[in-house]
Amino acid sequence: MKKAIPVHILTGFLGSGKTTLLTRALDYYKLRSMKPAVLMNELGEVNLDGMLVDEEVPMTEMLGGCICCTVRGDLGMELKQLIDEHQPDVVFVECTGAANPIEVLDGVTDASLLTEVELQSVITVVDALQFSERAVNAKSKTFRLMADQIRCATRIILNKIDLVPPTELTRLEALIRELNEVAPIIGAVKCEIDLSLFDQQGGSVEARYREAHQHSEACGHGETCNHPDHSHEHSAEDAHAHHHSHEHVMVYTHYFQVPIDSEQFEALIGRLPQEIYRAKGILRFSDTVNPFLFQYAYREMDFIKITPKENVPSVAVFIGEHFDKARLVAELAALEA
Ligand SMILES: Nc1nc2c(ncn2[C@@H]2O[C@H](COP(=O)(O)OP(=O)(O)OP(=O)(O)O)[C@@H](O)[C@H]2O)c(=O)[nH]1
Repeated sequence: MKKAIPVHILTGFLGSGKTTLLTRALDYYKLRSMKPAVLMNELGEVNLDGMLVDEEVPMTEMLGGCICCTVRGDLGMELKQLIDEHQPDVVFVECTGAANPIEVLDGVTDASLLTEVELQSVITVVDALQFSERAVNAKSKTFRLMADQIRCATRIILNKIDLVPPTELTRLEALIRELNEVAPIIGAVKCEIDLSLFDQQGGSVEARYREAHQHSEACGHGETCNHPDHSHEHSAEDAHAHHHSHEHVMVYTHYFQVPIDSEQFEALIGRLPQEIYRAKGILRFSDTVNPFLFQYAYREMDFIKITPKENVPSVAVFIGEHFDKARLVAELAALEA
């Protein structure tokens, strides 16, 4: 009998470190002469995280929407196609940071009806600082989404612990434990962890799924929930009910028409309003030779010089909640003037 291909779902809120973990995991498998493949979902119209993945790794991109709703229906087919085409040894599904993993779990389950896959683990990357700050308002949509992501996990990586005092870690672990009693919690900086965990069975995915589904705002406390029996047959109406866990997240993708000045761009990023907490892009500057991959997460900025093999657009994606899009567009346009 053909062996089922292990699938790992990587989830976690925006900017928590999923791609950082993914690139480490891919290196780990390649060093062992195994063939990983990736299904990557991005909210923006371009796959910027994909630029960080070795181009030899087979990758399917699902762009311009969140895997858990707009593109969920396609997930099973995309996964099947990726496996049929490349015969990988292991597959990683990286969700958008806004995805409710319950829906993604459903998508992978759909795939298991079409092809031999086994969901081996759901790994939730938690940004220690953001989790700590968002926990102050446990009723906020963002915190509830983070909580859903934690409930679903068979393993939890408490990442970015360099940004919180050690005393805070004990409190955060206790908070996570309230949401998920069983998943091991691994503290990390830049997702530096023992990667052999990917080879181990990550605990019962089904048990986490049931638990998370019961607590999900869509099913448990959902103001608009109308699930009759917690079955996973989604009617059009309850499919809508699932959307509200992340509909507050806004995305704007800006394509630059001309190279821009690097200092002016940095200054613009420096004065972004708090409501824009995540941004990334590929940028051509008028004052540098190479293009740069740019990352911004919660006031931390990073520029990596890149040498793309093919022609890539000059583009930036901005993600946040209730921000003034018109103002951002005007500021970006001013850079191009
Ligand atoms: N200080 C600090 N920064 C980190 C750590 N891990 C990752 N980062 C940075 O955080 C930013 C976001 O990391 P990613 O791995 O792209 O996060 P992501 O979860 O894939 O982001 P989305 O796909 O947008 O949801 C990058 O600039 C990383 O270099 C960490 O442990 N500490």
